[in-house]
Amino acid sequence: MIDLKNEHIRKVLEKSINDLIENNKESQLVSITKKIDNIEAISFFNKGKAVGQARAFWMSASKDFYLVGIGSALEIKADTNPFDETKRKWESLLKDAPVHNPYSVPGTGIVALGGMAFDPLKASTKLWEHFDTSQFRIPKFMLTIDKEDYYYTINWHVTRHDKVEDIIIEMTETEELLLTEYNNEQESLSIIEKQEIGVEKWKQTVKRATDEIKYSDVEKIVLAREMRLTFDQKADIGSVLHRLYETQPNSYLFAFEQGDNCFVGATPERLVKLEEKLLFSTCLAGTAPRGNSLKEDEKIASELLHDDKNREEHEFVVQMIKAAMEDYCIDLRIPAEPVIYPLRNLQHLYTPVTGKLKNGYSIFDVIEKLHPTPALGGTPKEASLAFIRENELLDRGWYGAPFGWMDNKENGEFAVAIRSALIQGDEASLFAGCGVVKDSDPESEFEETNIKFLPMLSVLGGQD
Ligand SMILES: C=C(O[C@@H]1C=C(C(=O)O)C=C[C@H]1O)C(=O)O
Ligand SMILES: [Mg+2]
Repeated sequence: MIDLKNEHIRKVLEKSINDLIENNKESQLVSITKKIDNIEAISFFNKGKAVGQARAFWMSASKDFYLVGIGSALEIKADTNPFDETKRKWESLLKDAPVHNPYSVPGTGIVALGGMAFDPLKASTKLWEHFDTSQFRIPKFMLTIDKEDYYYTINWHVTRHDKVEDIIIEMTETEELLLTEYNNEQESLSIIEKQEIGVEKWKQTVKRATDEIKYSDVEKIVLAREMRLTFDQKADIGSVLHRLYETQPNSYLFAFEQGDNCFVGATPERLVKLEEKLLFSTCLAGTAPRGNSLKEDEKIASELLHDDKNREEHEFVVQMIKAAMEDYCIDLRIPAEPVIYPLRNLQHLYTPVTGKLKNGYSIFDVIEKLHPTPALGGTPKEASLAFIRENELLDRGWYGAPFGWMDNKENGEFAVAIRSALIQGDEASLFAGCGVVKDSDPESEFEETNIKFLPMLSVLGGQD
């Protein structure tokens, strides 16, 4: 019996190979999307491990959009100049690639998922050796969940020497594996060693930053620190994602696997979302804990809304994003006052930003313009970055940088990769930072970073 699904794929592949031979080209990316039955995103992710290929995960903060990538058809990597190189390579790749996708849904077809280093100019250490300065992966097999609809995309890097039959066999076998439900929650994960790196030095650096702010033009500097954990066994990433899903409301979930290493997190902070030219960004800065009762919680929220120091931290972000987006958008809307953005362990000041992207700009142009906002770098940008580069002990790697996806229809979304950890087998590094302004007190800022470790710490065998 002829399998009609395969018959379509066979024709697409045959045509691709013929075109390559005719045009004397070596290879091209071919993308095929179809609708499928319901499957759980984390199950698909777990199955990727059985398939033995690198995995990537994205869930929107509204929990109604998922991308799960297995394997790699192509990667776009850049060293020194992530933005220009990635843009150039992405555009040239899209120019030649046939896309067989009858759906206009964002995140179907060719999608590149990935992230980049917070600061390509900071000398990187061994900690992040498996992650490039910038790395975007076009998954070989990808699940897209958009509300109630499920899509499966195959992106294949076809070469003129390929045999159609071999590709079909690999595609069919992998699809059967990936599309069967599989949940295998790691029962327990225990921390056997916990080390907070350079605590006293970090507090001194906060003090030095406040001095710098008093005596120079710098107004805000974000300083981060690292916690290193050792577990009793290897951490299972699917289980970590599942626990983050259960415990962290209003947060994006993301993961990017590189061999035994995985960068994973649950961040509340949108950098930018672009959907059919509509642009959404977020100013998120200023922090307080949650209360133990509704009454206490409301009291803390109201104090946060009226606290000068936190309002100042927040306002630097608003002003910067406003100035940056004025050149790129029409119809820019930013409310005058922040509201509270509640999370499980803490609450933030939040100001949403919306606009319409002007013609001629891409999502990558926007993240280039925005990153780092004063929520993760400081104000002014260059001087605060120089301070961080020189004084921060930590190798931030991909922490605090844009992480997200873009598709071949000019949609995409990037979050700021905070509340995150680099998991390395049975060890992990967690990262947390805070915005230092003129009135910052090293002890209170230290406390603030402690709460910011909690989302990751609590799903990795630590206390909530
Ligand atoms: C730097 C982090 O968070 C950032 C700093 C904040 C602050 O100092 O108030 C709040 C939200 C984020 O913009 C982090 O979580 O690591
Ligand atoms: Mg703060």
